[in-house]
Amino acid sequence: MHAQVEPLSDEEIRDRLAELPGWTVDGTLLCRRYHFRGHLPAAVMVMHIARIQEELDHHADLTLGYNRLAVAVNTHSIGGRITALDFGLAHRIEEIAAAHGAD
Ligand SMILES: C[C@H](O)[C@H](O)[C@H]1CNC2=NC(N)=NC(=O)C2=N1
Repeated sequence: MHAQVEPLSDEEIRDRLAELPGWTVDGTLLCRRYHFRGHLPAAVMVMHIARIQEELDHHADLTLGYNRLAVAVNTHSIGGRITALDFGLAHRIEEIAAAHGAD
């Protein structure tokens, strides 16, 4: 279980988004869509993200489509708000994206 985390303010979210090109806020979710040259690379990236999520004990909704993957995350434990945990996961996903050919 994580220590209690606080929701980020709108200003904090805006500042942190500036450091994460491609990511947006849709309602209460921090989101990004990735595109791939094939379906299997997208599926492999899902597995890699799953491993990171288990390491962090923080889990996004991952929607695998045809050559695309949508990531959407917020923090359930405080009622579905965006926190530093969500940005932490987003940065970890960004670190691996290029190696999967995601753009
Ligand atoms: C017990 C465990 O720490 C919690 O259930 C974790 C698991 N993964 C999680 N993922 C997300 N996105 N939000 C959470 O609050 C959350 N809580």
